[in-house]
Amino acid sequence: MSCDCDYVLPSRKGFMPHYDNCKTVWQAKHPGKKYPKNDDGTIALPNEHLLSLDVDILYHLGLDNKNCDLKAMFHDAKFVCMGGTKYRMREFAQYMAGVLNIPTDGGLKNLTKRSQRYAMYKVGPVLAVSHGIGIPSMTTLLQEVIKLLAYAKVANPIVFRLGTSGGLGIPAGSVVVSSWGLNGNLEKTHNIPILGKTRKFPSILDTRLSQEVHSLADPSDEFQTFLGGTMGADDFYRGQGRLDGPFCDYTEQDKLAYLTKLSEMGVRNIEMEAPALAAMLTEAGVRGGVVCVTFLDRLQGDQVTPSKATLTDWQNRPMILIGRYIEKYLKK
Ligand SMILES: O=P(O)(O)O[C@@H]1C[C@H](O)[C@@H](CO)O1
Ligand SMILES: O=c1cc[nH]c(=O)[nH]1
Repeated sequence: MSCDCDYVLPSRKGFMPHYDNCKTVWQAKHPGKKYPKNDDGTIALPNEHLLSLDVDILYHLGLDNKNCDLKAMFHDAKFVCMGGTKYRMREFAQYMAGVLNIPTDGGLKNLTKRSQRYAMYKVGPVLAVSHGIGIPSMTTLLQEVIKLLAYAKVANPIVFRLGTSGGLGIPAGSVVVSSWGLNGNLEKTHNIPILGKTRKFPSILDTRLSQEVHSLADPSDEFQTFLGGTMGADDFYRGQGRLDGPFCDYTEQDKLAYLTKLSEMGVRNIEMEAPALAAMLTEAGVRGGVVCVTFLDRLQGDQVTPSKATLTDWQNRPMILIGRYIEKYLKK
């Protein structure tokens, strides 16, 4: 059987090739649990409570698995690309229509329009979905997307986040492809209180996928692309060590000591979703990556000062790399 991905095992420095996507690593991390993937690569949702539902309402997507033919609508999807704003994800859908030469004559339709919470567009095998700000908003959407992919029987989907971030010691406008996610306590886990107890889920990203995306950076690109760790904070201001929020009881030295420590650990950028996305996709047995542009160098300041036009232009940079990856993947 051929290997579909490589994961770095914490116990083993280097890569561990394995068959059947990430089954070996997944099972090592979830002893005694059923692997959430079928032999054909479709997602086998591990939650048995779902079996007792007559209809599963994907509330924030405005879809359900009884009144909507999710298989007819989404079975041919292969890539789910997510990012904070509806505007960006519409732009991305339009961009991918160009890359893949798919006509959008009737215009792009927001497939979640009944919910009004997020926006989702489909262009051939690409779903472009907005996820809002921060981990709770992103994971709410992601969990419904995982169920959608399972009900639509999508085989071996790949999920990307195309985001914005603050860089650490790299020029503003650079792109960072995340090799791992770190939470605000400097742990490579996504921590979430469940039934009154904080549980920790490992934030592992697909090493081969991030290396492949990084390798698609071209010397002629007008931006630099870095591979490195990404810290996903639970707050934009104090959670990212900023001095410009309404509250702050630490000094500039404290801030710089923290950011320098992050930088020395290999963190290249700070955003608000990566560790949770990495953990949730690992739990679902789905490959995923995070590619973010940086809007500023956090070692130089806190405020996002470039013009709206510049920021809008920079947001296209992760799209260029992901577009190259998808195009290359589909030509294989
Ligand atoms: O994808 P976006 O641009 O939303 O990513 C970052 C992280 C937060 O969601 C938000 C904070 O401004 O931007
Ligand atoms: O500094 C930044 C910039 C964008 N997004 C973040 O989360 N942090």
